[in-house]
Amino acid sequence: MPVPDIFRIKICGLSDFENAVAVSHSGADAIGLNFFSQSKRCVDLDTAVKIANTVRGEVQIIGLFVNAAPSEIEQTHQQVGFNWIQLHGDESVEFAQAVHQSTGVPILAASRGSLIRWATLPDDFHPQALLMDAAVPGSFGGTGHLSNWDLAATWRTMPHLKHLVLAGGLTPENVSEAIRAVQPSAVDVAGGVEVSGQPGVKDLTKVEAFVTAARKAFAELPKE
Ligand SMILES: O=C(O)c1ccccc1N[C@@H]1O[C@H](COP(=O)(O)O)[C@@H](O)[C@H]1O
Repeated sequence: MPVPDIFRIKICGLSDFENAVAVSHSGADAIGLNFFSQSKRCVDLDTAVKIANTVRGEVQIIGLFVNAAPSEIEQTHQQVGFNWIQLHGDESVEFAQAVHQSTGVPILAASRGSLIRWATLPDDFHPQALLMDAAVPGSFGGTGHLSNWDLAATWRTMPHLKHLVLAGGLTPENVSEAIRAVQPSAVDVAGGVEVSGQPGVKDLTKVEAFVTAARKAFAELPKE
């Protein structure tokens, strides 16, 4: 199976239409729409459709789900249209494979500090990208805590790894150092670029600073 192109810079958890459109014009490559109802960044379906229909083609659109039913993911994809589906709960490899087969959309499989599920992959399926997030007991993600960069750097040597996305507590201030340390394919941020006290709404100054810093750090990485 060919390795799909991946975004470099993803801004996740947009729930306000005007703000999402502005973020999509900030230089980021991808936006994340969060459908986990318990998240403070959960977007309603009508807003998600409106955002996607407005910015499609300008940025990649990633749908984030946590332990959702396959039918919910498929129906949401039919209405919104995702470039990637991010599974950020306790989904199994078989579940990820089934979602990929039913939607045809590449899977971004999140892991919180452990590779156990994804290291024992069946030979016939590997998620198209792995995302490293922080391990915070009692939380699925979006915590603002740093992930384990040393571990993430070792993941890059994993057989079958197609893309590594680094997430967890990234900010405009630390994203350059994170990219140098881990050399991921992409970075993902939710809380680190938000308007204080308004989850789901991004501070455009912070977004632009994040994009500028990340873009420069990626450009300075040694070529493989
Ligand atoms: O953002 C959320 O609320 C969220 C909830 C449940 C699972 C994942 C979530 N977001 C993802 O978490 C990481 C890190 O976020 P942060 O930068 O530390 O705030 C990122 O991949 C988001 O896509």
